Amino acid sequence: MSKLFEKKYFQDYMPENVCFGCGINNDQGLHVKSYWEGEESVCLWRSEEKYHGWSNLMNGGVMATLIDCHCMCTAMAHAYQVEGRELGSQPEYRYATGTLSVKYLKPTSNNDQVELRAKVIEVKGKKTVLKCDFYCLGEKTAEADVVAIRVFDSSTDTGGNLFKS
Ligand SMILES: CCCCCCCC(=O)SCCNC(=O)CCNC(=O)[C@H](O)C(C)(C)COP(=O)(O)OP(=O)(O)OC[C@H]1O[C@@H](n2cnc3c(N)ncnc32)[C@H](O)[C@@H]1OP(=O)(O)O
Repeated sequence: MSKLFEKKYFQDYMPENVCFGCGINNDQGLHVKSYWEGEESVCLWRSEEKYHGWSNLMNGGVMATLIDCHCMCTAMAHAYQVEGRELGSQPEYRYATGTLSVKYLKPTSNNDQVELRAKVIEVKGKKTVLKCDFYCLGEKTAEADVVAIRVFDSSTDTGGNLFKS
């Protein structure tokens, strides 16, 4: 694929990320990958049999983890974008989940690709409010309201931050 059309995944610019949902440094993780498509961030993901809830249906906790990580990484990417900075530039920001509210609308197939689409609704200080829609086979199967809080800023870090690594 030509460089021009290559997707820039947010998670590729998050060093030392061992998170179960989105860490590129977690071999056992879900490896959520997010990218911009206009004002929305998109995550395409394929499940595995071990993530069943009911047979052939995706486990709701796994869905929540996908939404959570996609939104935390979107909050980070959005902050860099607002400041006109490239992902991976300094200072480094990290976000943690303040609130995650998921409404499960329909059963989600565990055997087909899912698509998450998130949008930043509001930024106020350290807080970023997002909405995320979750699709499978062309249907919306869940929607979520999410609050991300900036918990690490390398420009003000004085050490001892629990969210550093
Ligand atoms: C790099 C890898 C990325 C991985 C992503 C993985 C996602 C995760 O799993 S993160 C783990 C789960 N989350 C946590 O452990 C967070 C635990 N909670 C905390 O540490 C704190 O309560 C924390 C950071 C959320 C808030 O810290 P605190 O110092 O209280 O924030 P504070 O400065 O008072 O509040 C800032 C704003 O956020 C709001 N806020 C605070 N806590 C919350 C919350 N839980 N939900 C919603 N809003 C909140 C406040 O009301 C305030 O808003 P406003 O400015 O409008 O008044």
